[in-house]
Amino acid sequence: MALLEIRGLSVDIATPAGVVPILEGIDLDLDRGRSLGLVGESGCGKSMTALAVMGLMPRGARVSGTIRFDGEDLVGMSERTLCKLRGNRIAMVFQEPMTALNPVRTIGAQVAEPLRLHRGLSRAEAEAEAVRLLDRVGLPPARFSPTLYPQQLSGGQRQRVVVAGAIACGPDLLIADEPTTALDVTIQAQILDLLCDLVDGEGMALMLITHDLGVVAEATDEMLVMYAGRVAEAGSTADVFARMAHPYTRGLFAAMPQAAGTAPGPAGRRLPTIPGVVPDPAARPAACAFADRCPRVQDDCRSLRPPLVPVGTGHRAACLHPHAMHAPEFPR
Ligand SMILES: Nc1ncnc2c1ncn2[C@@H]1O[C@H](COP(=O)(O)OP(=O)(O)OP(=O)(O)O)[C@@H](O)[C@H]1O
Repeated sequence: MALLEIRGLSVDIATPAGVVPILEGIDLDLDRGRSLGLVGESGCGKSMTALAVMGLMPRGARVSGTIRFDGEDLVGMSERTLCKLRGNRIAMVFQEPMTALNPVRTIGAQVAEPLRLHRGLSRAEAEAEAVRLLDRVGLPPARFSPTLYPQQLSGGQRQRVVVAGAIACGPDLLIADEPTTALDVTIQAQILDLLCDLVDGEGMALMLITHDLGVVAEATDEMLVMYAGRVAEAGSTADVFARMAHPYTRGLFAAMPQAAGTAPGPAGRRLPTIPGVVPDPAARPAACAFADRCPRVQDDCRSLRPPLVPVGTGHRAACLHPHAMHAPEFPR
């Protein structure tokens, strides 16, 4: 059994306008020492999937399905038990480091905190360990005293502090929600390298949430493309990139600057985009949710919900008219 095994995860939220389906039947597996990219446009349900694993659901949410972590179902688990897992065996890194860091506490104290909380270390022991962790994430003590405050660091350095705090207790699973979106590309690559090192070197499982297929290609073993609260395509990252079956995945790929050949490009060249927007959950079609934006749409797409079916070994797509099994013919 995989470390994280999600089956039929659905989340509905009661809103003043009625109950809206946010996630519908998400299945995924993630093992130790592996990384999984969750990709899709804004509003597709990536963060909600992560928050469901953390047991951090908004008011009015109803969760069904199972989220097995190391064999135990997190759905319906008591808050007390979840608190023992969070920040300890399951940790999370968010997009904006300043929201995760307290501006009036030193970085050493903040990295030490989970060690005191979950491991029962004394202040002195935890702070000594914090120095080692800061060094581990590329903030050596000779230059980065644990007595510094977050605002004395750059954005990339702050994100390293957040990662140090997240890995302090040696989590089995790290969930990183857009961890590099707020950073420039060089720093982004460094943070991704750091996360990949933790997967390869320490056997951690990584769930990496991003809207950027380039990041998925670079940093993940497996990927799950989400669209409108459902899984559109899933498989090993290498397979999905080699044989993109879902028109949505191809649309995301074509919109990447590298894929479109626009960076650097002749003046005036425009990046292809997917027309339209992700449907609001309250108005999501019962049949294929991508039909209105799909270049391959046919009549049955508007009446039938495409099941997630195998399109290759360990590669699945939810499309009634998937692309044939060959590499995409996008301009280079
Ligand atoms: N508390 C809430 N009440 C009602 N709807 C919500 C709530 N939180 C999120 N949603 C809706 O759930 C859907 C999925 O949101 P989610 O944040 O998971 O998307 P996402 O793919 O992570 O997007 P982004 O990349 O912008 O973070 C969106 O349509 C969002 O508006």
